[in-house]
Amino acid sequence: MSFSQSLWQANLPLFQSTLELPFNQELAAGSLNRERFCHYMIQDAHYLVAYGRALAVTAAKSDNAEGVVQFANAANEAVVVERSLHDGFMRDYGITPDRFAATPLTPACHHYCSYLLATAWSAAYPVAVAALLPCFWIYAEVGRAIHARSAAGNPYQPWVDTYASEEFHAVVRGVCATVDRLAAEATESTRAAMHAAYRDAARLEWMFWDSAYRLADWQGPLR
Ligand SMILES: Cc1ncc(CO)c(N)n1
Repeated sequence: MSFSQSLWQANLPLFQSTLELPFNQELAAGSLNRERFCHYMIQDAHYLVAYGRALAVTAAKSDNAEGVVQFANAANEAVVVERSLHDGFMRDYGITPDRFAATPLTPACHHYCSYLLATAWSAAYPVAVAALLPCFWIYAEVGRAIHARSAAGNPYQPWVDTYASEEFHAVVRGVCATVDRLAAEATESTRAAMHAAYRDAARLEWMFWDSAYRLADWQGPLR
């Protein structure tokens, strides 16, 4: 089994649970309430900028030129997708740039962004890449699973299509190939750190959707 497959297999129950989250079930059925999707989208737009920064730092750490291109392109793409949320869903749902800018990161989003940025800045390149892999891979698989059973006329279809697309899946295969090469060249302790980083990020993906469904926010005096 490839190293990337071992990451996937080790976290399979968590992925199943991610697919079964009410947010994703209702996204597939097209019945997800608009307030929940808007909450998610605003947080995701914040997330995508932090993710883009983490990708750019990881690009700078790459041990070869291909990795610089691979992760710098992904950083660029994260910001392109962030902008398309503003020009697409946010405009359709009447979320102005001012409202977006005035909405702070929720605890789940703050946690995930902080984790990715801290790991990108402080961890060795193979571990930084492993922490970023769930962001690609889980979205690609959730996108495909939802695409396969998406309701006709689903208002969230453009979201589903982005992550189910062959272009996105090709990017995921490329990141898996990089992870496999890095794992093959790594020590056992680095491979263990890669497993831990992948799992941390996969757990934060679960939390991000769960938080959006619950419209979770800072409590009491922290608001
Ligand atoms: C939280 C999150 N993870 C991954 C992706 C995929 O880029 C996304 N848009 N949002």
